[in-house]
Amino acid sequence: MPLTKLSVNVNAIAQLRNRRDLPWPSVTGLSAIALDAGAYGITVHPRPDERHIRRSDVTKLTAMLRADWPGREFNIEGYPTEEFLSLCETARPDQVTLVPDDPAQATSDHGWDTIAHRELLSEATARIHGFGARVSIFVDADPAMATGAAAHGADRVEFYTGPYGHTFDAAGKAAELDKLKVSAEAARDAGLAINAGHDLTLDNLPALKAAVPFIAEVSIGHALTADALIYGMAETIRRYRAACGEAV
Ligand SMILES: CC(=O)[C@@H](O)[C@H](O)COP(=O)(O)O
Ligand SMILES: NCC(=O)COP(=O)(O)O
Repeated sequence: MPLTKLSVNVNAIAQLRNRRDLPWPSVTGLSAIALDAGAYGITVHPRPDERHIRRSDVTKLTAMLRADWPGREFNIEGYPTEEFLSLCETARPDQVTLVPDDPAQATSDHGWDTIAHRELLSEATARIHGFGARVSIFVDADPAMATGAAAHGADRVEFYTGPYGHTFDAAGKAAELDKLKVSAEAARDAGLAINAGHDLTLDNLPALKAAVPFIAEVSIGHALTADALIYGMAETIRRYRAACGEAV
């Protein structure tokens, strides 16, 4: 079965740290434990109010990944404002994921309309490619939105898995999985690689992986951080890698 790589979103760790403006829990320290335990990469989703990830976290993570973890992936997610794009231009991550957030949103809750926002997404994609990063576009499980991303020159789509994660009855879950499977197949046929994320958990990841075995990468933060409080970060990473289908 193809490998699905795990990227650890450290937003929730930063949010806990920011409660007291003290240096703990350490975003770089816990990222290092996650990488040491075999996580493929680190994801951050800085928001304009810096309520969790700060610009200084991006700088420190960039330096740490370059110095200590060459070959691992840094993924920065966000809305393509000038401020966001220049932050990415300075950090030069491996991947930039474009997300259609409103700054007032509590969290991401939908993907792009890749047809209506063709100009914005094409321009942002070209600029990001110009500094050497891969581009992933956050989309709902809708084949038209997924294939629309290919027209902008994107390399990947990240499927918004919130509706799957928030559905707990078996019939509803099967319906959400079917949408993800059909959309992922359409994206793959359009030449895109597939990422997925939002409210993925140890419980719901195996069925997603079974339905869409060719997912290249999942980015997981909220549930993974909650699990790390119970199991510790290193053991949590081992469990998520196993749920991704890795032999650990
Ligand atoms: C795009 C996505 O689903 C995640 O990046 C998620 O939005 C994390 O953001 P928060 O940590 O602000 O909820
Ligand atoms: N791109 C999704 C992500 O990074 C993590 O989302 P969540 O697990 O915090 O919901």
